[in-house]
Amino acid sequence: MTDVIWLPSPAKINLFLHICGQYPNGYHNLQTLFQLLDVGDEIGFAVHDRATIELKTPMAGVAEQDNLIIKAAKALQIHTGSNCGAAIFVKKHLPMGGGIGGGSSNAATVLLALNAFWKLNLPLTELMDIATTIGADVPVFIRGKTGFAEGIGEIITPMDIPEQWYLVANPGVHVSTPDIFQHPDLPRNTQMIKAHEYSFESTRNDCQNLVCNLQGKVAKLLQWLVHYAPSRMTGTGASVFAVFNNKHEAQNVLRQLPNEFKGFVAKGTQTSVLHTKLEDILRAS
Ligand SMILES: C[C@@](CO)(OP(=O)(O)O)[C@H](O)COP(=O)(O)OP(=O)(O)OC[C@H]1O[C@@H](n2ccc(N)nc2=O)[C@H](O)[C@@H]1O
Ligand SMILES: Nc1ncnc2c1ncn2[C@@H]1O[C@H](COP(=O)(O)OP(=O)(O)O)[C@@H](O)[C@H]1O
Repeated sequence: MTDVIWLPSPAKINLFLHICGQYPNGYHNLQTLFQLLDVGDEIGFAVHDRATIELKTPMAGVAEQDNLIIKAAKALQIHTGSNCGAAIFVKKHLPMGGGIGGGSSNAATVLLALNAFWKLNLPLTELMDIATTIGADVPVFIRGKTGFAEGIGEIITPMDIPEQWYLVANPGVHVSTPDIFQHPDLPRNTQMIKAHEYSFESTRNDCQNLVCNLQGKVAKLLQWLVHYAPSRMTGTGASVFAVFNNKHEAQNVLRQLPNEFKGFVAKGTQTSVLHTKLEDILRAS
């Protein structure tokens, strides 16, 4: 078998998340600042010239046909008519369904990797269109830049923000994204802002109060964390994060995290670690 090429699949957090309205198809018009992180899953690719796509590492609780990795590979095959295939391997490090975009990032890594390894040469804009059909969170991982996002999350303006460190903590409860977006108590009329008006202090996560009311452990974790640093929920939860100026301070708080919670420390990156690694591989080949 050909060699397996491993690529990173980074996590994101939403530094803020405003819900500004709802489209006729039910999706919400939102504004958010996607911060890419230097921590994530790893995905391995062994490409071949048969059209079969196999996931060699089954994922507990996710049927193969529902896995965003398989959905992404098949969507690319259908879009391009390619007869190439791949065996795909995963080292899963990120919690699933935690608001840190693990599944969405996996899908983006597959699209970018197979576009390169199958020699399809689709531009990023076309890959972002395919990505949007897989999930609202996938395009930002294709764009590969920390950025201000609008629409359903697919209109992305890269934004330079100071390098910061984040403690990302998971309360061990699951929050369903569709359930939050369908909930009658979700605020849906936050006034839109311009990207340059963003500050952490003047923004919020519109899903946070609702999720805290539904899941007491999220509220408890935030109450603990905010004692140490500015803290907020990411996405539709259930993970939360705290912002630090350096790694040492973040690690210090992580060491004190109560046993009932899990967490990790990550650095915010302007450019996706995936894009950097993929460019290195392509330059060397
Ligand atoms: C709101 C965010 C912020 O990052 O939440 P998290 O998933 O990260 O928690 C994301 O954009 C979510 O992205 P993603 O999880 O890919 O969403 P999708 O699979 O496309 O949609 C899941 C469900 O969320 C709802 N949804 C999603 C995005 C959006 N702008 N409006 C919505 O109403 C829809 O009801 C849809 O059925
Ligand atoms: N490759 C994958 N990795 C993680 N979750 C996946 C994957 N494929 C499908 N899923 C499903 O997508 C859901 C959302 O996953 P994820 O993207 O990690 O969370 P979130 O959108 O909350 O950040 C999971 O609960 C899981 O059922």
